[in-house]
Amino acid sequence: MPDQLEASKRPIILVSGFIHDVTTFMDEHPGGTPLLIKFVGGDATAAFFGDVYEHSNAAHNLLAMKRVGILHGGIPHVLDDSRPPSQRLKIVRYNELGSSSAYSDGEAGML
Ligand code: HEM
Repeated sequence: MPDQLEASKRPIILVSGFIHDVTTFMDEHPGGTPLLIKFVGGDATAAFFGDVYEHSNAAHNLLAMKRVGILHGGIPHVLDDSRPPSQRLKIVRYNELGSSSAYSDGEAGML
């Protein structure tokens, strides 16, 4: 379904417009699991780029390997207060992108 609330099913985190699945990384993050959980379903761009911790090149490479999608529209549903943070990113498959509105309302497409 196009409006599947993916973040409620698996831990996905947005960084720099890319959606990352951190399922296999939750228990391995050197910065701890709680910091990751805090950003599941949300945008961790600033945190990842120095707001919380300035990650190494190795961490950037690791992050890139976890990409599962891109965010259309560039912003998550941050203004939709009715959604819990863990459900603010929506993922749709390319073949489900029927209308142009999918590109402007923060929905995402699978890579
Ligand atoms: C989601 C993808 C993330 C990946 C792949 C990742 C990866 C890593 C890696 C490899 C390190 C080891 C140090 C380094 O190489 O830079 C690290 C450390 C750290 N990360 Fe992340 N990180 C992620 C997200 C985050 C987020 C969202 C936060 C903060 C909200 C965060 C906070 C930290 C902190 C504080 C450390 C330092 C731990 C210490 O040395 O005490 N990370 N991370």
